[in-house]
Amino acid sequence: MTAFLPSSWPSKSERHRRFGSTDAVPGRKATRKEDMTDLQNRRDDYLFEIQQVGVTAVKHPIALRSPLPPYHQTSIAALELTTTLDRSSKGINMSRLTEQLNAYRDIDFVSRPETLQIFVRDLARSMDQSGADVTLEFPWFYERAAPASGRIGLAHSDLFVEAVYREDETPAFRLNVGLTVSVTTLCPCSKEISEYSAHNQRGTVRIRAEVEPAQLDLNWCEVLLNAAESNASASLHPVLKRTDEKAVTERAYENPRFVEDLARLTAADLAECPFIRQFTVECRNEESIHQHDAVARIRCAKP
Ligand SMILES: Nc1nc2c(ncn2[C@@H]2O[C@H](COP(=O)(O)OP(=O)(O)OP(=O)(O)O)[C@@H](O)[C@H]2O)c(=O)[nH]1
Repeated sequence: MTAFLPSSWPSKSERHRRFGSTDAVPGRKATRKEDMTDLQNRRDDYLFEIQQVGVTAVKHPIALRSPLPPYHQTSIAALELTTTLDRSSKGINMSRLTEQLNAYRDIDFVSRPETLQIFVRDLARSMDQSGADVTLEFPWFYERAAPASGRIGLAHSDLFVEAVYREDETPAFRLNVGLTVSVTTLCPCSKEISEYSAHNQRGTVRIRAEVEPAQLDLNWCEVLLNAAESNASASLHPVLKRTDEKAVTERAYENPRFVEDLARLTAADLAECPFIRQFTVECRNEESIHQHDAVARIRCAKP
């Protein structure tokens, strides 16, 4: 091990010099913003319009009111903020995207979708463009009681919210919501053909739905969660005692599901949701008897 003697070391600035830092050279280019070239706003024919340009993989804290306890949560969202860009503009003023996000820092986009409508429209206007898109993905936590003992722990799923604004389309504003949750699926075929037991696995249900903003149930995340979990062989639980383990094992055996069954049953619940215009449901099973996954997708639009 190397002994260290800070008292005999050079100062921090001397250390930086020794490790390669140099003084700034006197520059010839402008240092004041008003004297700098605004390359982004240079007009010409740039061959293509761009449907989406902006920033992605932005991490930001968000506040949300949850329909399930804990009722007030802060989560970390991964965001994408983009606008359209017309053919005659070289680039967007990218700093305005995160500048606007900071201005909306404490707003609950999840239970106040009308705020997201204003946010996405303002994004387009701030860039002097006709369209903008915003997506947020973040973990949502909720208390989950074990089925027999009632012991509580925190479970989670991932929520998705997307707002799209196109000034020249009707409607100008579209809102998509989504949820991804893990469940248990038990194979009906395996149950049918085996003398005893049946293989089961962890499945993932991924829902994306275009919703009617004016009719949106503010507890939409609970509605989507229920559509996925209530149709699976069993739900996942953070805390399970022996009595609970028996309950979830037997529940799964009583409710065997192919990946197709789970997709169709979830789709049926979504089709009954009054606020959903169209949706995609994807079920994926990490097969316990294969190295590959089984997958089923349903896309459905209401007439
Ligand atoms: N358009 C564009 N901007 C980029 C790109 N990569 C980085 N930038 C960022 O753009 C920033 C400048 O942002 P702008 O919003 O144009 O800055 P500005 O013109 O001083 O800001 P305003 O006062 O809002 O007009 C730079 O600091 C870069 O970080 C890119 O590929 N395209």
